[in-house]
Amino acid sequence: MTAKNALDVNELSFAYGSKKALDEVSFAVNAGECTMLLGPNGAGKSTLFALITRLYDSRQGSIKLCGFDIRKNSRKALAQLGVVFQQTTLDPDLTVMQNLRYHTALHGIGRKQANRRIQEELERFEMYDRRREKVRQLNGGHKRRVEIARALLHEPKLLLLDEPTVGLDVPSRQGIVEHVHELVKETDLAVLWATHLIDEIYPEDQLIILHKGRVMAKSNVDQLLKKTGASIHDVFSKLTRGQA
Ligand SMILES: Nc1ncnc2c1ncn2[C@@H]1O[C@H](COP(=O)(O)OP(=O)(O)OP(=O)(O)O)[C@@H](O)[C@H]1O
Repeated sequence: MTAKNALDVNELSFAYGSKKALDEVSFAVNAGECTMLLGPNGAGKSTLFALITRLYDSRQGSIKLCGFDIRKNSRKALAQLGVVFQQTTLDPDLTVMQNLRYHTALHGIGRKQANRRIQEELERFEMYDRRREKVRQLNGGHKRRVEIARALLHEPKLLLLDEPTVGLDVPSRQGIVEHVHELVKETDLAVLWATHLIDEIYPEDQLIILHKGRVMAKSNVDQLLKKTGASIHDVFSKLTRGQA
């Protein structure tokens, strides 16, 4: 672990009653990298995200964001974080702009800076021209772009994406996958992206395979493929046999 890590998860365990959902999970996410968290249904991805965002709490293991422990220094730790949950949290009856202004106000960002940041992020996701439309009028892919833009307004160091392309058609999914990978290349942002879709993973990504609450593999994708001589699909199937 180094000061460079946007996220450090160390020996983290969590159980729902007697049901173990995470079992001594350890990994790091670096600045300027997209780390794909690949796991079948029930692997523990959402539980991990709930712990990183402090919806749940665990006394077994630790989570640090940019070096700040989320239990001991939660305000500073959570300030480093942008999140897009599986379920949309935009207000459909407000415009794109109103939704984003609400977020900047929550983060105490002044009007002038808020307008600048909103323009920057909406332009990045090719949504600035749609800013006066009600969210209800946008298609699923465009709503997701607005949600990702919103999660970036306060300039977090780590962006968490919990299966952000679920329910989208192929072109919308591809658009989001490309936009996020471009974003990581252009900035020093660290991304942790939960998915069960292998085609969302790029060769330059970092990959963590989670299965039944345990980390089965963690590696740069390109290196993993060279080392095993297999496809991601084959590696994933082998490690999660009978569950994928
Ligand atoms: N509230 C809960 N109460 C009891 N068990 C739960 C609860 N939430 C999740 N679990 C169990 O914990 C394990 C991990 O679930 P989790 O939702 O974190 O997995 P996931 O990888 O996000 O799956 P999915 O892709 O289906 O969202 C599963 O076995 C699940 O059944």
